[in-house]
Amino acid sequence: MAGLSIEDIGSEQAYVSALYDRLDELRRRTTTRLRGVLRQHESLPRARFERDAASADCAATLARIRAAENGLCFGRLDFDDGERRYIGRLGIFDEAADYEPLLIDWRTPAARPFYAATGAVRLGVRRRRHIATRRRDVTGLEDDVFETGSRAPGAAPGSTPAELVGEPALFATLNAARTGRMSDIVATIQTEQDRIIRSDHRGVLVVQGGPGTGKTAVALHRAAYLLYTHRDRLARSGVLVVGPHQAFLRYIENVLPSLGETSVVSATVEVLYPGVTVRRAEEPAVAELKGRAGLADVIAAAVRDRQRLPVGQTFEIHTEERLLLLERSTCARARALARESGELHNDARAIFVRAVIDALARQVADGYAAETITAQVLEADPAAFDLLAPAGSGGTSLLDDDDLAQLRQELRADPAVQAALAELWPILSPDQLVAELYADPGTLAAAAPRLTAAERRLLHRPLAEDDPDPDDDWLRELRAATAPTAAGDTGAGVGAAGETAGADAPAPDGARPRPRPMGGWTAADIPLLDEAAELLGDDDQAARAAALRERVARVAYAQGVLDILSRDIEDDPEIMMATDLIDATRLADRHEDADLRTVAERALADRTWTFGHVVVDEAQELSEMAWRMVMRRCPTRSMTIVGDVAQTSDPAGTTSWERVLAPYPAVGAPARRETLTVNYRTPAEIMAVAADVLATLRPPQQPPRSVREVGERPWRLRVDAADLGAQVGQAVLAELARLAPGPVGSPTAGGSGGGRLAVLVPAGRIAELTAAVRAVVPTAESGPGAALTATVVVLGVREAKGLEFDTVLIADPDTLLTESARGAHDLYVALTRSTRTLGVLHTADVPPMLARLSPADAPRTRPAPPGDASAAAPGPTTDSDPAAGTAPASTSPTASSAPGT
Ligand SMILES: Nc1ncnc2c1ncn2[C@@H]1O[C@H](COP(=O)(O)OP(=O)(O)OP(=O)(O)O)[C@@H](O)[C@H]1O
Repeated sequence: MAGLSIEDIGSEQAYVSALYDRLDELRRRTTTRLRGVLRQHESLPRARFERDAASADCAATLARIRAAENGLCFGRLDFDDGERRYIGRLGIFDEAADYEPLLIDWRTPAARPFYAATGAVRLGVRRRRHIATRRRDVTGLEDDVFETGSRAPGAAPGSTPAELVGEPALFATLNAARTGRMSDIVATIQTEQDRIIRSDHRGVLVVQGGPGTGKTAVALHRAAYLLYTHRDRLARSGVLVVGPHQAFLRYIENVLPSLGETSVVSATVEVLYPGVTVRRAEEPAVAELKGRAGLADVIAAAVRDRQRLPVGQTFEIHTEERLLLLERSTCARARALARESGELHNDARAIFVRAVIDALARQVADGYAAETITAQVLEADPAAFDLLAPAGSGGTSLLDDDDLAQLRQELRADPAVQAALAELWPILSPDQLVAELYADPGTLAAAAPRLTAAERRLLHRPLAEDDPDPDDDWLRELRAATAPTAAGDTGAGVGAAGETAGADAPAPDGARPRPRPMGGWTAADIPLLDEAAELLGDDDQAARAAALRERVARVAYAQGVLDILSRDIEDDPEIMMATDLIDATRLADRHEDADLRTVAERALADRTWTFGHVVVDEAQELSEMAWRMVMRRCPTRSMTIVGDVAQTSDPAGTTSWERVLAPYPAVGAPARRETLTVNYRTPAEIMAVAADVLATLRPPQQPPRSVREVGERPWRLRVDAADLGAQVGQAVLAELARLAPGPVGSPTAGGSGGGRLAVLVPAGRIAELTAAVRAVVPTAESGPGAALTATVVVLGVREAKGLEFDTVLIADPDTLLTESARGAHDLYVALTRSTRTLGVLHTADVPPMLARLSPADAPRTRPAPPGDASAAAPGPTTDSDPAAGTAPASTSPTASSAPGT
């Protein structure tokens, strides 16, 4: 690093200030344009469309300008040939000088050397300058100066891994207290990360990396990069980010907006199936079973099983007028015809129904013919009665085409015929198919012959009875809104199900609450429901209900407008009122606008939406069935999959990327695999402990290399089992007192805004240990809905996945290890959530894999390197300190704050 003068800062300040002036000017111009666009009152659809597109464009530009306000310019490159480039969050050009770039967007190829230049590969760069700013003020400059043939600053001789780019800026970020929200890393992206972010690979890109290697950061920056590079394509189809749980999505929610990207859809797998809310957790063994790819065959078999034939040779249909006999062979022919059509179950039903109705109509027509002939013959010769054979098939000629059509119509509408058809080939919703499959052991046995009886018992679950599901509110609304009114019309005029389909669809007011298993759906059920939806075809009741709701609201609004217009003149019959000219329904229609929902809103409401690019984070957690669901959302296979097979908690998750991808042939480019090797989060002292846990996992994995030490030993404390809650509370208080924005042991310790503390506990003890922590910190948050910005949170390991905290306390590691088949993976995840401090409270002998932890009564910090005044100041890891995490005790002012000693 070259030392820099006040003059250097002054001249950079002038440049940066000029950039902000330009930014302000751009904001003013865009705001003025937006105002102008919004003032336009277009009546023609095309003009309206253009107006809406222009206003969306202005809004997006304003969002980008807003996002660029902090850290607008963060770098400068000086090239050998004298060229100078400033790098920042967006591009700014000098219009007066032939659009000369004043600031280069970090995503352009021209900005790449800022991240990619190393001592070995300089890319023509002579100097790379990192510009630190606070608000609009330049607060610091750091230069990497490359001489020809020079090594990158900070690289040890002979070391190949991880030449760090912009170390001071990087370490300032990594050492800062956490806020509970992830930030972008645009100013400090490292070379191995940059390669992945800008990869031009068009197929599936799998990024494997240990904890803290920046997989999430890289995946999100790659999304921003792709949106910038392929904006036209991706803005229309959208980019989907799949995360493991809602708290994680909240944790990352600021990153893309801070990069100026607002059109990305973030969702858990569950959310990708609209209309169903997960209401309970699944037993691990059941989750594992439901996650197996083989369940797709079970669902397919269950669908075929609902396309039935009469049990006997004939099926009797007792209508009010007559007895109809439906032959098994007729049904078999109709079923074959419907199946051969290749249509989905609900769509193919029309073919089945048509064939059966045709057969029944023929039968009735034959009956008419027989009756007519019989009547005529008997009239002429009553003695012939015994000689008459049943009427032949030629009798249909007695009915003309119109008669036959009428007859078919009558048969379709006949309740007895409808009931028979519903039994033979019912219209099915995914909920009904899956819930009834779980509920009926016979159906389950028929659909899942390859599962053992014990496995089928795991799947069995009775139907929920008399237990209203809030998800069915829309159904009740639909029923209410489509119920005939006093005036005899049908509500707001949206057709009820079945109005055109005749017998093919039951009317919604006949609909019962949607079937579901007792206790409701689990996350493991969602991919099965999605699979069923794929095979059944769209049941659009939810979409129609949403459209209906919108229309009812629009009509109500229009009615309100008319009421206001008419209010004062209501009693004067001479005056023509607005209501004489138009009614609320037509007024609402007139103002019906184009679909103004964002891509994200439309995509999340539509199960069949396909995205231009899909990012899957913590991808190791997805089951094989969940992968089928996600892959359907991205037929082009333009995907970034990031995860760590050593961190898999889910019993149905994966420990092999090859296995995940095997069922999905490449579309275009074959899948590519990248690896991230440097851990930016977990200090070397903690990673040494985590590596011991990692060594126990199968298959074996390489631990990532921590980029820094914090000079603080992770500790352990043995406590009485009965006293665990109280001891955890005490440890929280002691660690809170140490939590501070400054270096460990800084006098600013006190915990106010100085970072975040998480207590990670076995899933079965969350309630009990939350109560213990709340006894000392009443504001502690807990569970899946926990506000991550709270200073103290109590979480299970699953809920902490992907997150990080300044201080982590792990309570009861023994139970963590044994409560799940993947206990060691969970412990590994828990250990690697900390950015600085780690404490473990155990109730039995310390588990051997945690033996490296220091007893809590040993001093906390390591001795300062010779000549280093700041005893525990954090800094980069050096290869010369192999004993990280096990260094001998030293005296330290902070040692006394170790809890419970
Ligand atoms: N280049 C970088 N500059 C600054 N901070 C970085 C950089 N790369 C990663 N980080 C930070 O390191 C931390 C870990 O990153 P991230 O959460 O993306 O890792 P991960 O690999 O997804 O971890 P895990 O697998 O444990 O969930 C975050 O605070 C992130 O902001």
